[in-house]
Amino acid sequence: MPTISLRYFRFFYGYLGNGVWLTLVASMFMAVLDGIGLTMFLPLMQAMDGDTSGGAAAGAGEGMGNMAFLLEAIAATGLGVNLVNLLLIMLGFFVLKGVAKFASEYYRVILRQRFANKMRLNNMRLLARYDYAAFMGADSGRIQNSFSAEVNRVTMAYQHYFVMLQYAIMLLVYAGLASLANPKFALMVGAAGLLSNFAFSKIYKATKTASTKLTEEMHAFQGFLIQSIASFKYLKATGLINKYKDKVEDSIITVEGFQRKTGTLSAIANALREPIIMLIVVVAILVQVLVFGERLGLMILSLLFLYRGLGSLVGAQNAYNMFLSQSGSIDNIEAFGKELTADQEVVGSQPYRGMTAGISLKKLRYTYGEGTVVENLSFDIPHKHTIGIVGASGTGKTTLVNILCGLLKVDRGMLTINGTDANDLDTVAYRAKIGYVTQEAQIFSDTIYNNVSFWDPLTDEVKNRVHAALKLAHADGFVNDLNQGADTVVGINGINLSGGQRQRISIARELYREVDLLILDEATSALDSQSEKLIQENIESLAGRYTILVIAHRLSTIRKADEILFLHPGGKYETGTFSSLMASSPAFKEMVALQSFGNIE
Ligand SMILES: Nc1ncnc2c1ncn2[C@@H]1O[C@H](COP(=O)(O)OP(=O)(O)OP(=O)(O)O)[C@@H](O)[C@H]1O
Repeated sequence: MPTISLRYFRFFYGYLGNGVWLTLVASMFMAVLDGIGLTMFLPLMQAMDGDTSGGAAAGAGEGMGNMAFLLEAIAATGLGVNLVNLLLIMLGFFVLKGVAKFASEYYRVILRQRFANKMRLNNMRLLARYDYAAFMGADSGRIQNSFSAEVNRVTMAYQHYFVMLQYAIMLLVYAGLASLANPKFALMVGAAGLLSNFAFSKIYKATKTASTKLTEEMHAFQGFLIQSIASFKYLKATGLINKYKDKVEDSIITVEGFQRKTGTLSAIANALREPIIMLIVVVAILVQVLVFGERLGLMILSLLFLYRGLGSLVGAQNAYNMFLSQSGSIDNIEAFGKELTADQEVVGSQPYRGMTAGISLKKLRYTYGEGTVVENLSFDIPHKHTIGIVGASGTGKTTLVNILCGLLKVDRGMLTINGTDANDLDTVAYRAKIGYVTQEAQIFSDTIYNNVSFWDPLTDEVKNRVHAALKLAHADGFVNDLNQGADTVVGINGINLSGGQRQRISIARELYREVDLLILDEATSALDSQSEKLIQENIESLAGRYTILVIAHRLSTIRKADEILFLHPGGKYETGTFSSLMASSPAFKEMVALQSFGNIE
């Protein structure tokens, strides 16, 4: 057999534990029972040849080598070694073999399901805790592919791996039985069988390489797919979808090429196996008979076992090749799991018990590689205050919000929440109390109820809370006009809703959640001025109930903020109220003037 990497066994064992041994032990039983059943053939033939009356035992041991003890055992039980008994015993062993086969295969199927589920759950758990900074540099195609197609391929690899082990065990058992029957003959065939594996090593290597490349190309393909779905409207409206389709087509053709390659290699290996094995058997028989002058009769039982054993060898090699063609996915899943594990978010242990004192930024610094975005920033966000964050594009507003959510860790300085260093705080619990409304509304393909309550069980109380939130987000009007009201399913990304309606639903979700900190990141930019005004009024009515951060290009939105953080390029900043900045900051005044939203002074 080719060298089977223990690494893969460890990988499967890591997921399934001792369950894997059970299938292997069942395989062994299967082979032993089959072997004993087969052994009965020889005395049977001899019994049929001559004495059918019950005296077969006399010459029946000949040709059985060390297996003759079985006949002695039968005779010792008091059962006559005759045709009927031998047939019944043989039948009994094959029935038992059937039971062992069922147990082995049934358990393997159960383990396969358990394996796939564990892998998916494990990946999901790791993804949920994946560090955001690492995520920003991750390949979305790879993530998607590793969660879907790759899990299936690894499950298939598992199946082939254990079928291979099952055959390998059967091979060993048959080889052992063949050696008992005729050691010299068995050794000769076994040695030649081992040598024949070298003939396949090149095919195995090529299969493995093609499998790894197939996995990489699948990542790229999934990446293209995700982007084409995310940008479907744009691609369609601009006709760029055809150009994009050509790009995806290239990827599909490359994937197909690798699949064809692994298939061809498999076909070559499969086709070569039996002729090679038969060649070995033929040569071994000829050598035994012509060179060593042995009688064919002495080889029969050994040959029977070897034939079974060689069948197992073919099965094991086929399974191994199939396994190799999918093993690239195991390497990927392993590496993917390790990367996710290495980049798990570090969360502090100090419990978060709701916002009390507010948030404080002390001499913060944040850089992306060489580019400094935040430099020496000190700023307080007192509890229940409304803070406006403004600045030209690229001045770091989103980066700052990411820091405030605990998604990005600062290079220098300190972020405290209720006086606790964010590094020590249970940021997962803290984030559960953050409401975040972004310019791109986050809508899920489900009912409006579920979009707002985020799948809370729909009790009357939940429904009432959803409707109250919809009202506050000025969404109740259009929702009530829908045929199925809040039971309406909104389609992929809320495609059945207008941009402003999507935005209002996503605002309602955050209001429903009863958060401590509400972040509105260009939240009303998709709305018409009438809706914006109404939501603006609603949000202003929330002032003093939540701590609110408003990031806005439209400065009218933050006019009533308790304080404004005005960011400049390169990490510089100014702070003040709207009117104090108007008085102290020419840049702010100019920005306001450019937006010319009426007489503000
Ligand atoms: N993941 C990243 N890696 C490297 N640089 C980044 C990354 N994200 C943002 N930047 C850079 O950091 C700077 C600040 O970006 P940020 O998105 O925080 O600005 P912003 O004020 O929110 O911009 P906008 O108003 O256009 O949304 C920009 O120069 C941007 O190119």
